[in-house]
Amino acid sequence: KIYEDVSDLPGLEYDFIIVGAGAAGNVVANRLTENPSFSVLVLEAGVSNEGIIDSSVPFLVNNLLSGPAIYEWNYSTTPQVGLNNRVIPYPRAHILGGCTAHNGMVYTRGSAEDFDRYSAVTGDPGWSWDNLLPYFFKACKILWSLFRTDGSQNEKWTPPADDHDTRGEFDPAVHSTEGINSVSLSGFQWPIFQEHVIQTTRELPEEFRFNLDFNSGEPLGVGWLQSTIGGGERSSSATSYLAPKFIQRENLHVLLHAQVSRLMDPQSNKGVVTFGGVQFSQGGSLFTAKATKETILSAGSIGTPTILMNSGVGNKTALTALGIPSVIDLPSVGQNATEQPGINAAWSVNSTQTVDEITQNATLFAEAFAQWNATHTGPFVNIPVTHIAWTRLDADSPIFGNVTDPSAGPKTPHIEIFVGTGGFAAGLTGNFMGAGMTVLTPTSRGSVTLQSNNPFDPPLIDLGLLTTEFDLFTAREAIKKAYRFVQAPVWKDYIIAPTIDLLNMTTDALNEFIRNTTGPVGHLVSTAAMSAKDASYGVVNPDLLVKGASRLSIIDASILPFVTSAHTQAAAEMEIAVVAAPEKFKFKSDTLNALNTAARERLDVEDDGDWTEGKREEMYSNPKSAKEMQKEQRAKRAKERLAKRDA
Ligand SMILES: Cc1cc2nc3c(=O)[nH]c(=O)nc-3n(C[C@H](O)[C@H](O)[C@H](O)COP(=O)(O)OP(=O)(O)OC[C@H]3O[C@@H](n4cnc5c(N)ncnc54)[C@H](O)[C@@H]3O)c2cc1C
Repeated sequence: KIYEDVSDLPGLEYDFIIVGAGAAGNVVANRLTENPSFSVLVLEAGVSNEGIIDSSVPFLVNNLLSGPAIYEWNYSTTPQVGLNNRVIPYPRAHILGGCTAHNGMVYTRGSAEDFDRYSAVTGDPGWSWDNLLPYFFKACKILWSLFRTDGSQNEKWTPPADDHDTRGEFDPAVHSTEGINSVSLSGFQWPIFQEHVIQTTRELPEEFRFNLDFNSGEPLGVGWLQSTIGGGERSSSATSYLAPKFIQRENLHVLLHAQVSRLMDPQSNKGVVTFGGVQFSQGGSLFTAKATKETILSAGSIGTPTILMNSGVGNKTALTALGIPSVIDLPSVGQNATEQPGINAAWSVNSTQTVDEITQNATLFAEAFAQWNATHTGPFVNIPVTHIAWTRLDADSPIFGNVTDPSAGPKTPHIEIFVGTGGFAAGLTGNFMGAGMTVLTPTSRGSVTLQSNNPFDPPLIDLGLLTTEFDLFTAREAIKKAYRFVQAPVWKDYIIAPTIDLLNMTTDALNEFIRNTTGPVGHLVSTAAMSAKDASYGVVNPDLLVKGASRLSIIDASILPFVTSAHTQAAAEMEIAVVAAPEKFKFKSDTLNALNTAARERLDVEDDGDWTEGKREEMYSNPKSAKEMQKEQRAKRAKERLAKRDA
């Protein structure tokens, strides 16, 4: 049940308290409350997502981000040295669903190498792509279901709103149709533009080859956009993981307008600290809620380190200087902040088939909105992006003379270029195409620190954008690559001219353009980074427990030790919350283990016929052999699919 007023809650003592109802927090709440014997309280500072039309309608996404509002934390950064000292707004959603309620809905997992690197730096094989992979894949229904009771797989691959034939636009083998969070291909088409993009992959296959599905673990190439949209509407972590069938669980309570300020009552026993609960404010009063099993911080990459530092968990010297007594000296809290810089470019085009026709014409805009309202179809079911190109710096690029390649490996992109019709040339009239370029593997680092010992003061957010030569170089290369994309012969009669000629600028002028126009893309990670259990740095261990504490976990984007070479919602929701959390909690409770046994029993009935009794038994008792069998099974299915296709 969702509560707006603390006085309506039946009590303030729960088994689990989750701080933050965002991408990760809601998944964990959903997972934990599958077990009816667990009571869970989610404390969310923001407002309800109900009836926020700018959140539901994909096309209107920018409305939510365009200025101070009750739906935002209204953060600004510190002066950004790499951005000519600009102070820039930094959107973070103050809504049930967290940033999944206002983000761009672009659905990307990252490269297999990204996850293998997590595994390497933490020394925990559980974080490798191969070990996470089964949780993504439809073929692993049985293995997946071992860890849950109600088919609560994450991804629900959904037909697009226009129900068009999607063959050749994605690889079904790497998606699941049985999860909770809807993912779909675009439900409204811009055929002329889309054909130009696909023709580019034929004309420039060396640099921009076609990639059937960039969510396969090997993203390089150009693929069709996938989004967390279902039935033409945003699928946020609130609309999916707190959907009516879940939120009516008696053991799940979500309290809105509840801003957590700090962890309470630290007790130290043999050097390990346990906290008694959390303090939160609502309507100007302070309350304490108690977690008898575990407190889970899911307040995101800004909220989580802020709460930790206000609780005395962080750099002892810095906290003491602010008058906050140190409880656990963890200098990495708030450090290592990693954000990806984004730059836009646009070209005027010789086509009226662009979204500008709608955005620049009040009548057509109203019609498109009315169509969405009536049927959830039409141009408002998507953002204006149609494809994404994922590409690497050239191997012999001069930057590698003095900088070690920061990507996770040779199959991991350094640069993302998303392309679409219109939408990137704000303030101009006419028809346009646009490219949004992101440096996916930045080497710049920033920080989230406190400005005072008042836990309700906003933190100091330094994104550190473009403070290294590598990032500035890669930003320039991203622009050059976007221009090479539109130099494919197919664009000759389509493109009229760039809105600003970036290609013919001097390096100094281009650097100035980049520093003056670059902004953050919202993918902040690593402010409470995971490291190996015995590492002298980092904030959480690979099991996501805070170092030096017991019964305190962090499950959100802040724990990622590097940013994925992608947008980060999938990493926050799936890899962390669906994969790590069940593994973590599975072994913690006899009750949950009993539930898993019940799931196994039910599966015996639901078996899809692919498994012999003996094999299934072996799989249950031996996870390693389960993995081998899943591999076999996938190979068998892939073979069958190929045979079918050839036939
Ligand atoms: C503008 C923007 C666009 C983006 N676009 C995309 C995209 O297209 N695709 C993609 O994959 N990713 C995108 N992302 C990134 C993605 O949304 C985030 O990585 C993801 O939501 C992070 O999940 P989280 O659980 O760590 O935090 P969040 O989703 O931010 O959730 C944190 C929650 O905690 C709450 N909270 C914070 N502090 C407190 C407190 N003290 N007390 C109580 N509650 C608190 C917040 O209100 C929020 O609800 C975008 C992000 C932004 C900001």
